[in-house]
Amino acid sequence: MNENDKQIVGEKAAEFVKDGMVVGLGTGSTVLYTIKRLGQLVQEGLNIKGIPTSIQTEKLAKEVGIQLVNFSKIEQIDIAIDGADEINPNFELIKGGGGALLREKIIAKAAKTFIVVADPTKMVERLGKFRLPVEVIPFGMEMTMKHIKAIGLSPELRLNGATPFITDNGNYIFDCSIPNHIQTEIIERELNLIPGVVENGLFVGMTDLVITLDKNGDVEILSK
Ligand SMILES: O=C[C@H](O)[C@H](O)[C@H](O)COP(=O)(O)O
Repeated sequence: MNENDKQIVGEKAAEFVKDGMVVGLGTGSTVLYTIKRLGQLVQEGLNIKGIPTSIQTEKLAKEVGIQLVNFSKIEQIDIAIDGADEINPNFELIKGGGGALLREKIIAKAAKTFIVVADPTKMVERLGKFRLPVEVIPFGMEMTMKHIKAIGLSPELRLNGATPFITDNGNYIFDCSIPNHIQTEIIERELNLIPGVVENGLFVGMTDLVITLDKNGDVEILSK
């Protein structure tokens, strides 16, 4: 993981944002560079409205001068840009390392174009080395954990020191190892059928473009 790589791919994504767009602003250390670059472009006259995927991103967007818009007041998001924890060759993602997966998924789904910015370490042949984050309601979480185990995953409650990590939505995260004999879309669907599961960090069939670096360190824009 190289900070410079993150900066290159993050800043590149800002070139896809055009005047007048409503922009979904992702969360994490890579898209941070997109947001900072967009802030510079706004100072130079770019007119955009942002919708943040987390409280952390909301704070950053305000700091760099991006105007935010209330999600309930807009019809559609033109473009959403976000990072990922893993990306496979089918453009399926694991997200949620920072715990922002729920709002990120709502915003990615609402976006006409969803762009992922990722340094090359995120590109994998098979998803699952990074454990899949699953957001769960605190009530009855022991029972929810049992149901998740029953579909073949191994969940562990994410901690923040000695207490559970709490998402922006007031929920907990289970980080789950996933068996590689079950297809991602089946895991995604089955998880979300369990009462108590709010959402999971598998993003299947959502990504339009991936901005990364090739072996020579040059920007590579991958599309399906
Ligand atoms: O909850 C966090 C998000 O899903 C991030 O997009 C993901 O964890 C990647 O973050 P980073 O760019 O810091 O690796």
